[in-house]
Amino acid sequence: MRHVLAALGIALAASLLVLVTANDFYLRILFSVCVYFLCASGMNVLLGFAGQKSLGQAGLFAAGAYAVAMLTTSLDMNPWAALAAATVISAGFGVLIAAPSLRVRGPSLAMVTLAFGIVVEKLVTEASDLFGGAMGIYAIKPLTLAGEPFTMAQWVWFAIALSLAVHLLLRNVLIGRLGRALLSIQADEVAASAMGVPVLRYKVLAFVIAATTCGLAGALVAQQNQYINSDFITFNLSIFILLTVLFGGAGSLIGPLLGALTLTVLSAFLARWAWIEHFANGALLLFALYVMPQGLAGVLSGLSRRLFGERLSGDVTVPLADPTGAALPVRDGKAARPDAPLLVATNLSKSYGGVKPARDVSAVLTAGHIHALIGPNGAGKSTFINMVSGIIRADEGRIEFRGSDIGRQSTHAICRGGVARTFQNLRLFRELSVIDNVLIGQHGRMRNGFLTSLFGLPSSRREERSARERVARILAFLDLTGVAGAPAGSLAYGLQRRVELARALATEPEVLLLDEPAAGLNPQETEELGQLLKRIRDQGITILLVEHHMDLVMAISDHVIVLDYGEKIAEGPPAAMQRDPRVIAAYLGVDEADEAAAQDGTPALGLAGDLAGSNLAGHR
Ligand SMILES: Nc1ncnc2c1ncn2[C@@H]1O[C@H](COP(=O)(O)OP(=O)(O)OP(=O)(O)O)[C@@H](O)[C@H]1O
Repeated sequence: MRHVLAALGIALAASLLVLVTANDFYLRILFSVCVYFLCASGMNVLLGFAGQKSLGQAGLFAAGAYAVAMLTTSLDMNPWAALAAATVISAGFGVLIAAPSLRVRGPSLAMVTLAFGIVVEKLVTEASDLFGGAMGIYAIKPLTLAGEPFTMAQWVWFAIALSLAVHLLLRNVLIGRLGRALLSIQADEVAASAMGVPVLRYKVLAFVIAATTCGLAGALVAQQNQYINSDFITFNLSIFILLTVLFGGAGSLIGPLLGALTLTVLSAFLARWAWIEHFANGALLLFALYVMPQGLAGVLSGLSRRLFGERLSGDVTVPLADPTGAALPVRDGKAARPDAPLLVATNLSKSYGGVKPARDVSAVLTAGHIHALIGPNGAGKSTFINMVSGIIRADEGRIEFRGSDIGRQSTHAICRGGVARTFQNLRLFRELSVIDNVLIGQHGRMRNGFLTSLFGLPSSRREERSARERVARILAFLDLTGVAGAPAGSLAYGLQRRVELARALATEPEVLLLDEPAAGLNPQETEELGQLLKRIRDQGITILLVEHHMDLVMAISDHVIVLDYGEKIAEGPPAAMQRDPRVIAAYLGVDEADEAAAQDGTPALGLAGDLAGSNLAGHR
């Protein structure tokens, strides 16, 4: 509520300012602040949350401006209807510009969006039959009230009201399920999809949001000026919008306001010296990137923390609900019968050129058991987990979960279906708090979609509350409640491993795939992990554990599968695997195994600790 009241207060103060100033110059500055605020708000979703760099926003501004121009002049459409239609048309262009983002990332994406901006700029300049070129399109119908065109004061009030509405709506989206999902995409797309986040769909959504607000701003400018020409649509405009977000603070809720206010006022006063304005924009961009990477919002937030010991109202912290018990939340529906085959992989093969990390591998994970997948370095264990979790596609073979083929499903769909995983090299969202990391695991379990979140409907608040309660239970189960608010990347390594486990458990899986969860843990932590995995199994979750710590594998597994050179060479109870000559040969190498057998009639694998750490693990 504090944030909403503050936003209302700012909007009210700006509206009152309109009453006390009759100066057209100041009113136009205020109008421009709102226009750039609208552009920056959407761009903040795209850049600050989803982490997608776009240099083509001028093209989207043009889409809105020229759409409203053509609709009101050529088609004689009502100006209000034309404003709405132009916004929708811009959203369509958002899908267009999003398409490349599904294939390219980082600098390549920036180049593609830059090309989009340049194409639109050239189009509106050169295709003068359609867009009027430098002459532009005149007699665009302005918005009207009771049949009369808006006065300048009314334009400003309307722009303030729109800005307030856009801010509050986007805030609803960003502080909940969708905002967290976008942040996870920015941090690590693979980990995000493995937590049930539909990465491609959300990237398109972020582009559409940015295009919608930018197109709306373009349409407003065209209607207020009653004309639009190619001079409006320049590369500088794209840079200015980007700068507004970076300078204000990308990823902060108040960043767009701070950026739009500062830069619009500055550029209004520098406007008469065009060369200084461009120089100042370039210098500010460098300044923002090097000196205050979190923008003005970051600087103010740091100051406020130092002065008042609390965070700025733009940051959102919600306390954890009290855990209602130390049991893990489980998904509704019929639990699999104990011992029934739950996940069945049949003849999986994968090759990378000459390297074949999986050759006809078959495995059955039975419900309620801890299965271990072991083998020397490079045997294909991670490849197996990657195939089952959908991160890579098997070249051949079939993967069934609960009787359905999941071999062609996307990573996020597999996770939502009930198969979760952790990673060999931790893939936490390091900048986000522990609770946000684990809440992202709940993404696929929450039911509030874009529109319910956008309008902050009661159902979306209910979902958020219930997700937080479930996360509180998971944190309590893993003894992480005390560090819930800390950034995940700031924790000790052992705790980070546990947070990754908590995040995977938050997807409420039936099968949990753990890729070397004990890597980097000390002996005491490894022992505690073993106890924890048994408690998780006792909650009805089936586990597949890839591990090099033989002590751990032998102590907790019900069933062991052994891979070597991408082939399954043995499987069975742990004690039998320890004495299986093929397994011993795989770990020790054939000659050494014969030698060991000659010296000591009953060689047994393991109980020597960490095979990965010993030179035996990597015999090749
Ligand atoms: N994307 C890839 N391109 C080429 N080769 C790959 C790729 N991914 C894995 N490999 C190779 O496949 C083999 C099996 O790799 P994988 O990571 O599955 O083994 P692992 O049993 O998990 O090993 P470790 O215990 O060291 O983690 C290795 O030789 C690896 O170099």
